[in-house]
Amino acid sequence: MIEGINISKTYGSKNVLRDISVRIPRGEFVAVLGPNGAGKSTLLKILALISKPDSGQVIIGDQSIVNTPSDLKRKIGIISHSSFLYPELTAYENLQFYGRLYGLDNLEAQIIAVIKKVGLLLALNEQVYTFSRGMLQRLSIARALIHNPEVILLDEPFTGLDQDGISLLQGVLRDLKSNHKTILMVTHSFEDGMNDVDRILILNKGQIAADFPTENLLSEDLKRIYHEKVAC
Ligand SMILES: Nc1ncnc2c1ncn2[C@@H]1O[C@H](COP(=O)(O)OP(=O)(O)OP(=O)(O)O)[C@@H](O)[C@H]1O
Repeated sequence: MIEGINISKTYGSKNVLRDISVRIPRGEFVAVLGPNGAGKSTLLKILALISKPDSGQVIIGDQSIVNTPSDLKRKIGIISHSSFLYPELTAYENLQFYGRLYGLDNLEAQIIAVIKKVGLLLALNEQVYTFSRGMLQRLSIARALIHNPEVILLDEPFTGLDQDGISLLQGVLRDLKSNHKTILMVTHSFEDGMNDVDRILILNKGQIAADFPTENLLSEDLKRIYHEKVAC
């Protein structure tokens, strides 16, 4: 479970998030849609404990960040525009670094398992600066999942992936969902990864303009609701 309660954030004089509350129960997969500048990435960074809100609170599991932020960070895996990878290190060394940071046991086996999951076994010992954009994206998925987090936060994860990468990520998301992980994905796409989404939030001008389940929702209905909500 992850929850943001009455979150507000300003940058200079700009109110980027205006008293937003969002709760994602364990095992739910939520997609956040909204126009450029709506505040989607800001919300994700605050929930990921990367950025601090001006006011409001984040709760993960049953713990508030006020008490134990570093323990709570272990419960989160984030896939965002920053890969958080070290270009001079190999894929293996990057995953080893993060695995040690999280104090994982039996690390080598876990690295091999996660690298296979993202289809990069043959590049395991290559330095990351030689990787293509798609390979970097795959490795950052592995980096985000190495510690088996409870909550996975994704910021436009399909950007930069080719068709194989898209299918792979869709499989990873399906897997995470079947393991009852809590997932929040910021996206611009009405299609990629949407098959497994349970609920959609539409963010507009720093506020939640709509929050609805995807059950029985047709793609054209979603597009209509989206355009209605962001037009106002
Ligand atoms: N670190 C920052 N400093 C100043 N302004 C920022 C910062 N981060 C974001 N902003 C501003 O806050 C607003 C919301 O940005 P945010 O990235 O959260 O929007 P978004 O909905 O994710 O947009 P996009 O779809 O374009 O990624 C934008 O006007 C942006 O310029």
